[in-house]
Amino acid sequence: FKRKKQQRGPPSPPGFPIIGNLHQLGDLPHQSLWRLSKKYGPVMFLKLGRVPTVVVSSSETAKQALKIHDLNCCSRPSLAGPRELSYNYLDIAFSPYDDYWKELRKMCVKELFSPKRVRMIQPIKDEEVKKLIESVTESASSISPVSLSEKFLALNVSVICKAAFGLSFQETVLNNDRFNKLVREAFLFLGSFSASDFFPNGGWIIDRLTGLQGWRERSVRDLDAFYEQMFELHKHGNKDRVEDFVDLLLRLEKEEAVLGNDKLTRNHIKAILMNVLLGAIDTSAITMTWAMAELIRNPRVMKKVQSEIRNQMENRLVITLEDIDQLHYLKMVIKETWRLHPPVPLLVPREVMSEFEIDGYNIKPKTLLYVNAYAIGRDPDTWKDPEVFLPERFLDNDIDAKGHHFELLPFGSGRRICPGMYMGTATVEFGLANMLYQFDWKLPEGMVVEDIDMEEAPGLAVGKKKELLLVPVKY
Ligand code: HEM
Repeated sequence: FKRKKQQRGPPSPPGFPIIGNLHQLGDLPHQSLWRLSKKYGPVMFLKLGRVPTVVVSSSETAKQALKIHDLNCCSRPSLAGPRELSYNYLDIAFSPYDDYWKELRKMCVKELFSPKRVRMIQPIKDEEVKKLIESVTESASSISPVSLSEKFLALNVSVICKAAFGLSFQETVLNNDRFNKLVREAFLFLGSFSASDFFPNGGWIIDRLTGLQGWRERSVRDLDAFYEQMFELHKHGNKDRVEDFVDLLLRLEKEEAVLGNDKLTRNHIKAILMNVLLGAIDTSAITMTWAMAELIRNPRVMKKVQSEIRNQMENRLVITLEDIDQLHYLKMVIKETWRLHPPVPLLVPREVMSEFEIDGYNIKPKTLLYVNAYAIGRDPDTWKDPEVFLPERFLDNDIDAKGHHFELLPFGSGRRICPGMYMGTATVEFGLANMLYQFDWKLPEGMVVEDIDMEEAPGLAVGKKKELLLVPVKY
């Protein structure tokens, strides 16, 4: 009997011939899959066109996949969306699990994403946050609403671009709407379910007909032109300024650095820069926007988190990293935001490399594996009253967001965990702390809490669909 159970595949919702379960994904697959998991359980098998897919939706099954069997399933599928953007999977996020990825990741963790780098870019953050405060202060004096979604995105674009591309960036495309749109679009493609992934023999025709392929090509072309522009600006070295990411990568190229079997080329550098751009900007801005949306809906929590910050600061003006360390309630607010609104709700899909079991169900090589962090954050078996925004729930447990606790997985876990975790967390904490310290926030005239729309926009990173407009009042 035992042997028979071991060979059993996970439960599966009925699908159609050819398309399988594709029609059940909808615009917001994490939500559709969450609903399906309530009926079919925390390990579910789906057929997405031709592709066998397993979705795990509980902390226990996520632990089995990402911790116990991480090595069986830490590769990535060759999806069409990221193919061109990553110059044929030369980046960290979409590269298969191989020696190149291992060495690239090690190099980036050491050089680009290290706590030392996070401290190095703090002056950039100080300056950009100061500019943000000035611009919001202007809106406060004219009692006009600001689009927080837009402000947070602009803040992160400036910080990341200065850290990655240096100050020269400012004269070229900073504050340029086209650039913001480019980042947004590219993200949409990374998360898009394209027909060629699921119908290997002709899906590309559908992608051409729907216009997806044309869009994608344009987006790749524009980003490529942008990287080239950056290389041109960095041609003359960095004698008078701090080394940015492009300087560093170009230096490694010059030194003929080898990663796995690959010698570092311009295409490798572009793929790495794509990860930094797309990995860092949207995810942090999305978190900050969701946090402010939840805070305005929950005035008690808003007041409490502001009191914590204001008590810590007494009358000092500039928030330091040491101050942030003391803001325990703010950290709980951010965790609670990630529980309800994980910015990358299905993480980045994995591909199974060798057979293993979850809950006794057999998972075969080449299966696509999704972890539904959104469903896990709303699982009533783990979270009491999951729909309620209650940061205090983190008072009586030690659950953190760093991939050790499978109840809360905004950054994933295991070998593929987000390497930008410290950088992302620091950005979110610092930006929110400043906005909450300097200003009180009100809804625009005539609006009530119930009017706030919490609808989500589709993509690999899922943000708030409508912009968040709030009126600042200077503290
Ligand atoms: C709040 C901010 C952020 C969130 C919520 C977030 C979330 C994630 C998630 C869920 C993954 C997939 C993990 C998995 O497959 O298990 C990921 C991967 C990744 N993230 Fe982030 N991220 C954030 C910030 C950043 C930043 C600041 C950077 C870079 C500067 C970054 C770079 C990357 C890269 C390169 C990967 C691919 C890792 C791999 O496949 O080995 N992320 N991120």
